[in-house]
Amino acid sequence: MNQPAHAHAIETAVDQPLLNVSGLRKLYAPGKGVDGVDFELWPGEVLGIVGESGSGKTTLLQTLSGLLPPDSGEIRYLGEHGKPLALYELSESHRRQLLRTEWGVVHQNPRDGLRMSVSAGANIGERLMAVGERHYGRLRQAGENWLDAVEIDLGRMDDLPRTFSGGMQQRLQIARNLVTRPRLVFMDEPTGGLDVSVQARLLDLLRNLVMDLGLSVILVTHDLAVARLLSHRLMVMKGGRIVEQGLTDQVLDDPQHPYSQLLVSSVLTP
Ligand SMILES: Nc1ncnc2c1ncn2[C@@H]1O[C@H](COP(=O)(O)OP(=O)(O)OP(=O)(O)O)[C@@H](O)[C@H]1O
Repeated sequence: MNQPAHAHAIETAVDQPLLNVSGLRKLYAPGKGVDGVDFELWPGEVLGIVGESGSGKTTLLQTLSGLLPPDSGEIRYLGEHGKPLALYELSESHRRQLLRTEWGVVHQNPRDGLRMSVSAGANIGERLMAVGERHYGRLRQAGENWLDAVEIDLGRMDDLPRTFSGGMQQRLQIARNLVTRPRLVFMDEPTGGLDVSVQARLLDLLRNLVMDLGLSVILVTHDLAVARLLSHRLMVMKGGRIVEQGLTDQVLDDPQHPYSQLLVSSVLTP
């Protein structure tokens, strides 16, 4: 598969994909889960996964992020030191460590990704501490920088996230994830559950961060507008299988598979 023609991707490009997925299967029942999934994710690429409810998007994301062992198939992740790692041949503690350090996960519900009992600044600092930073001044400074980057007033640094609006909580969750500059970020409906105007602002912020940092992202969404704005490439899922994949504009403007055609037209036709 070709690397995307994207400036940041080219800057960080290496000659190997960051993720290489082959023959992935995790079925709860026939057609329920994930089956026969093959794809690659290149550094600096945002790959959107779209499909109706129940098509297997969350199952795929959980399997890819090391949380749900597949029935069969392989996921190879190109580790920090340029060594491909077979994800499910690693120990569970090693996979958990990847989640704390090289990877980030942005959950739909910020409560799943934040620690609600510690301050906003500590939510950001904690992630940095997990990768070895201990210097209080630098932790505090990173907290300030990241609150600023996600447009949260610095005066809220010592406040608990539960005093924040849903949009602010989501922006804080993004800051907590990105502060360690993860090599791979998983996002599950990052703008879901928010008001339309809050969604638009968050989407704009996410798009800028993704571009500025040249992030590699796997993005699950049922919202094709979100997929169009953020993803370079799209995979369309139905009944656990990928029925179409390609460049985002190609898939959305000229879908080939009847199901993709239906998905696109059901959004375009009120
Ligand atoms: N733990 C489980 N046990 C049994 N069946 C499950 C389990 N988790 C998911 N499923 C089934 O697998 C299928 C895929 O679910 P999944 O949550 O991956 O879909 P999805 O595309 O993410 O849907 P949504 O957009 O609603 O979150 C569904 O039919 C679901 O009912």
